[in-house]
Amino acid sequence: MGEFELIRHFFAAAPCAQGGDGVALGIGDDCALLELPAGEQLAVSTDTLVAGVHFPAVCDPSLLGQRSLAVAASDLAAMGATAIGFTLALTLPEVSADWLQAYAQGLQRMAHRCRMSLIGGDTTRGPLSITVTVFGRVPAGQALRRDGARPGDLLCVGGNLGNAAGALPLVLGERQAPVEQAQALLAQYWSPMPQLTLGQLLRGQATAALDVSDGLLADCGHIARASGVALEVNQHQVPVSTELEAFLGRDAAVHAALTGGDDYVLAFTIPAAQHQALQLPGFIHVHVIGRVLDGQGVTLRDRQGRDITPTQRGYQHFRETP
Ligand SMILES: Nc1ncnc2c1ncn2[C@@H]1O[C@H](COP(=O)(O)OP(=O)(O)O)[C@@H](O)[C@H]1O
Ligand SMILES: Cc1ncc(C[n+]2csc(CCOP(=O)(O)OP(=O)(O)O)c2C)c(N)n1
Ligand SMILES: [Mg+2]
Repeated sequence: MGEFELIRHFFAAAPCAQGGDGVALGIGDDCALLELPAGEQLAVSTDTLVAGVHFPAVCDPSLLGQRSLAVAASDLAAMGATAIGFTLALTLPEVSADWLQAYAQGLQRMAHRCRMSLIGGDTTRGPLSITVTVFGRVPAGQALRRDGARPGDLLCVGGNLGNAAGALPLVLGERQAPVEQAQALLAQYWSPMPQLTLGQLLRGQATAALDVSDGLLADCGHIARASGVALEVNQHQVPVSTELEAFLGRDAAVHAALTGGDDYVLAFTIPAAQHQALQLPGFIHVHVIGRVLDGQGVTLRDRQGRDITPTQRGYQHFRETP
């Protein structure tokens, strides 16, 4: 099977590639064409997933399909954007119809859940890597940026943290866990659900937001720096699932939640009054985990208010010391 047959068969024919809201022209020409309603801005973000770095080289391709779109779409959620579509740049060592079929199925599942159209891409031969670029729309001036946090705001997260980091030894086949624990942790690693609804509800409410990918403390550092404020995180308020705590024990579970990354849960700052007035659907659980202060940097505090900030705060490519 050649490049063009592969594209046609596995991607252009997928239900998610048949167009949708905001897509004037999809797969097949030199560019896709997107349509934006008047008064809206285009939100764009790209993420690359590399075998052996972001996912194990040997894994279920349908799970990889889900994950590769989910982690990219999460950036749209973090901006409060509504998803429109995505491009897929796929580098494959070889063509396996079974692999591609399963990958495209997983991709389709996540595209359906996020209501996104596949609008184009690129297919090349080489070591397995996947780049997804996502496009969304947001009312002009209302995107949730990282630079608006103000002293006095509360710091919140949109759900439990640490499950995906806790799943890593299971994903790598280094450990086993009882089935209920394994299911909860693996679901968050393989199929994090981009918090698009939460992001949209936070427009005009949150003062800053991002999605936690590198680790809570590391990513809070991005808000602190961009906003020119200090962030204080109360360790005992950081939400961890019962499954993660049962699997790792309390201390390691909290450590995973603070620094593990791969969460794709929103972290945001919001004035207290706005937080109280938030009307959220039942499936979204927002937790207050700290506050914004004058100053700079991120401080982690224990129940007694002592500074227990760890030196390593999250994942970084090219870090010199592990
Ligand atoms: N090679 C690059 N060239 C230009 N901009 C980049 C490059 N790599 C990352 N960025 C930008 O740097 C910022 C931080 O990137 P990253 O930490 O990957 O964000 P995220 O966690 O939201 O994916 C983003 O605005 C991203 O677009
Ligand atoms: C097999 C495997 N090993 C390790 C990890 C952990 N990991 C790899 S990259 C990363 C951080 C997120 O990746 P990055 O490329 O920084 O994403 P972005 O912040 O751009 O969304 C983490 C936690 C993983 N996801 N899978
Ligand atoms: Mg990125």
